[in-house]
Amino acid sequence: MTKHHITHRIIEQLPTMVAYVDRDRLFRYVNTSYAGFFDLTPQEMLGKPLTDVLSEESYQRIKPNHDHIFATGEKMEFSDSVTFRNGRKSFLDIRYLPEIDEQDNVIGIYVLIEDVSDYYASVDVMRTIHEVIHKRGRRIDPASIDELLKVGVEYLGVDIGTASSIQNGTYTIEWVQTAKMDFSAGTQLPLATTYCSVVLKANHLIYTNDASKDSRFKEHASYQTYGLETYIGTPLIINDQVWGVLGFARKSKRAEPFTELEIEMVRMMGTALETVIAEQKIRSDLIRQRDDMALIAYTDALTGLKNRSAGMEILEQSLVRQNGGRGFVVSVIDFDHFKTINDTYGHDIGDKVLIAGSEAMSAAVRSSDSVVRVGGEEFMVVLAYADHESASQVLERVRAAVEETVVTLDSGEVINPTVSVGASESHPDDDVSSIYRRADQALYKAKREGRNRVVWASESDV
Ligand SMILES: Nc1nc2c(ncn2[C@@H]2O[C@H](COP(=O)(O)OP(=O)(O)OP(=O)(O)O)[C@@H](O)[C@H]2O)c(=O)[nH]1
Repeated sequence: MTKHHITHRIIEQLPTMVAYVDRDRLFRYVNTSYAGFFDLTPQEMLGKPLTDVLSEESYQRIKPNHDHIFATGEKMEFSDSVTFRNGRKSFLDIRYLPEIDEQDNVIGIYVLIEDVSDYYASVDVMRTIHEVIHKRGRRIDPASIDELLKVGVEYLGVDIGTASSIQNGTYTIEWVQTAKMDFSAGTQLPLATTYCSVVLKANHLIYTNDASKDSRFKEHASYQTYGLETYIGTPLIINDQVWGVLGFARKSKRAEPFTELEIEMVRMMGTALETVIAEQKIRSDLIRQRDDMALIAYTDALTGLKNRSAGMEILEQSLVRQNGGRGFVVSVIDFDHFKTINDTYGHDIGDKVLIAGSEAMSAAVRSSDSVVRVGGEEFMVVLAYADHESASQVLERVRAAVEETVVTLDSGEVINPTVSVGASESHPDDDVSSIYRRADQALYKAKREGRNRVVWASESDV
């Protein structure tokens, strides 16, 4: 073999794209890698002008570089990205070396191009992983998990990426990125019909690029149903418990097995998800605890009604709302001769009467009205957007509901409690204590006038 032949053979074997372009911008040499990049053979490119092969846009972009080299004889190195019509994007490291003749004229350019797409794709994944973890400090952003899956799908060249939770044998897709398959977030499947069950059985990251030849997958129900030939999935472990699985899959086989870099990337994506989900869990647990505590703080333990603090807030809010529109009605309600009930039957029976009476009152009002246990055997009903006329019937219904309440004792004896009700409409210049006082004064009148009745504050009361 001649030296020329050996050189030619070596250049043909290189993954580096090599070309030689003359002053007329014609391809004088291209190796197979270079031609393959354009889906052509070297024979199809030789002697052709650059403008025949490159898109107009690409040509205009590189022309100033070529002009520069032909004018100055300086070599050049730069990076570029090319997007193909099918959407594939390649990142290229490009080197131009001038060919100079004895008279110092630049007669051509050697073009050496490395496809560094894999490198940049890895950088992209790492950057997205960082963003997902970094953002968690502020607020969990579900969109960032979608973004992570999207980048993962592109990076691995698969059809679908999912982050799924597993609870009581049910597999729920929490996040999904797919252009090609019909799955959406919220989809639930029996765990046994998904590859997740294979991951969980292995209890570590697993992958295949040809499920039809892989005993772990080919007998699996999911393979029969979806025919996914390529899969990589890793368990998501939170607080030492399996939360779910991060998985990427594709219908077709993959020519090359997953590389070590790709496998480590999936592992890192899994760790990023674990971090975000764990934090989200802590956050929602805290919110739930706070809501529970707020509920406890505003609830009366005996009757389950709103307590005094909640009642005072309702009055404050009603007064604010009154400024913008209709008024409201406050009624103060007190059980009659309750001391006698306690003294006769005992405190526990007294409690039962309070509970039964509370239920009767709650059932008698509208959902927009509030029944409050202010303390002891004293209650308050706040009727939103009401006046004397519209509230009279409701309060009469409340009074009657308690009167109709029957508490039967073990001995067979029955107690029929009654309540007295004092009511007042709101005035524009009211505050919490003035309106409450008027209703309380009316209650006092109701007691004096014989109990078991509704009495309205008169206009002269202040
Ligand atoms: N069982 C029970 N009794 C309570 C509770 N809170 C307050 N009481 C009692 O309710 C009674 C209220 O009695 P009084 O304020 O004297 O009035 P009354 O006997 O209802 O008579 P009038 O209001 O005048 O009709 C007292 O004996 C309190 O001990 C409670 O949570 N449970």
